[in-house]
Amino acid sequence: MKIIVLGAGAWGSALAVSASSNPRAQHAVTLWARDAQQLQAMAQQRENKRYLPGVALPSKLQLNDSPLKGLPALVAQHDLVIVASPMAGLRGLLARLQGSSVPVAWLCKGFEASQGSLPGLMGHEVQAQVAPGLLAGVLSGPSFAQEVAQGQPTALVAASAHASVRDALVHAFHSASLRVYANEDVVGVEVGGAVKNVLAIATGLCDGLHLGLNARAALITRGLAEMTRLGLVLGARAETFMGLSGLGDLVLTATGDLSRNRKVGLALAQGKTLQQAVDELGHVAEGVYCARTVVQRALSLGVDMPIAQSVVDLLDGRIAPGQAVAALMGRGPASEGA
Ligand SMILES: NC(=O)C1=CN([C@@H]2O[C@H](COP(=O)(O)OP(=O)(O)OC[C@H]3O[C@@H](n4cnc5c(N)ncnc54)[C@H](O)[C@@H]3O)[C@@H](O)[C@H]2O)C=CC1
Ligand SMILES: O=C(CO)COP(=O)(O)O
Repeated sequence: MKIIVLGAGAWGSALAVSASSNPRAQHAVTLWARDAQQLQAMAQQRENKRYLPGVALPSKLQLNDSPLKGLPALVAQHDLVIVASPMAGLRGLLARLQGSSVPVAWLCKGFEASQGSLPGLMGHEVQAQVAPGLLAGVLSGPSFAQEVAQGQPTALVAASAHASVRDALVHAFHSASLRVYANEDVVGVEVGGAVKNVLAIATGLCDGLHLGLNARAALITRGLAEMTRLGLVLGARAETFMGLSGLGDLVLTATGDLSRNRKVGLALAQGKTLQQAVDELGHVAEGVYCARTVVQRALSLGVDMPIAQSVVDLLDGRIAPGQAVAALMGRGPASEGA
């Protein structure tokens, strides 16, 4: 199978390494980067030192830095396209693919940042706007890039309304160390992937303030309830939130110290500014950019998301770290099912 991965950040690079080193399949994998200098360094060092240090790029992994305008022709030579940019780059890359008949899946987990009063969109909503004819889907689930690149056991979800896209993703990435489960619930998978990032900021904050394991378990559980409430109103299936892209990714990101979103919460608890927290990551933390959208969409739909709201208040500087927790604990009694 011929696979092209558009974007050489941590996750795009890790999946490209994983697919090209799968001994059970003879995939031809190309990793494309928009930054020619970065690609040149990767080609010389056979390592992505900027985004995925310590992982050797297999010799058969092709590297490509074609200009953006050359993407449609490049993509047409492949059986599967993976868009591995952050959410902020998805719209532009999908627009380049308009008219392509090659199955496409994105990896980003977020909602687009809101533009003024316009709420930000999920990946499939962006695609419906800019490239409605694409055979498209999303690859998600609990998966730190470093662990996947090192061949550590991982399970992912391939979600699409199109069987051909689900099948292509399973064929491309399923291996001895990577299980890929198919799912038709694109909305549920996208809501889970976006909201868990916001909740991981909250649990990072909670742990950074040393509030204890009880508090963390409460945040994860009540956070899952928030995620599910929003997802159901947006048309998702409830069972998706009990799966890999919901509970699975929430647990990983909220508790795993490799998480960039969790690191933002930990840094804020130490008294760092949001700018400092983001700068020292060197990678994207999508929860920072989509928290407002999540809350905006929830409010517009009448969905209560107090934890996500507290994260937004914290990120916007309206409350201090200690007040975020006090705001949550100070709420009136409620029924657990509400
Ligand atoms: N790193 C991980 O373990 C995982 C990441 N993800 C998701 O995958 C997406 C990408 O994450 P990473 O690769 O980790 O990010 P990263 O921060 O390691 O790399 C980002 C890459 O995107 C490029 N980029 C940045 N802004 C762009 C734009 N506007 N247009 C096009 N390209 C742009 C950068 O040059 C860089 O190559 C995020 O949405 C993240 O939530 C999902 C699962 C695991
Ligand atoms: O999505 C991820 C793991 O599934 C990565 O999470 P972070 O972006 O918080 O590192």
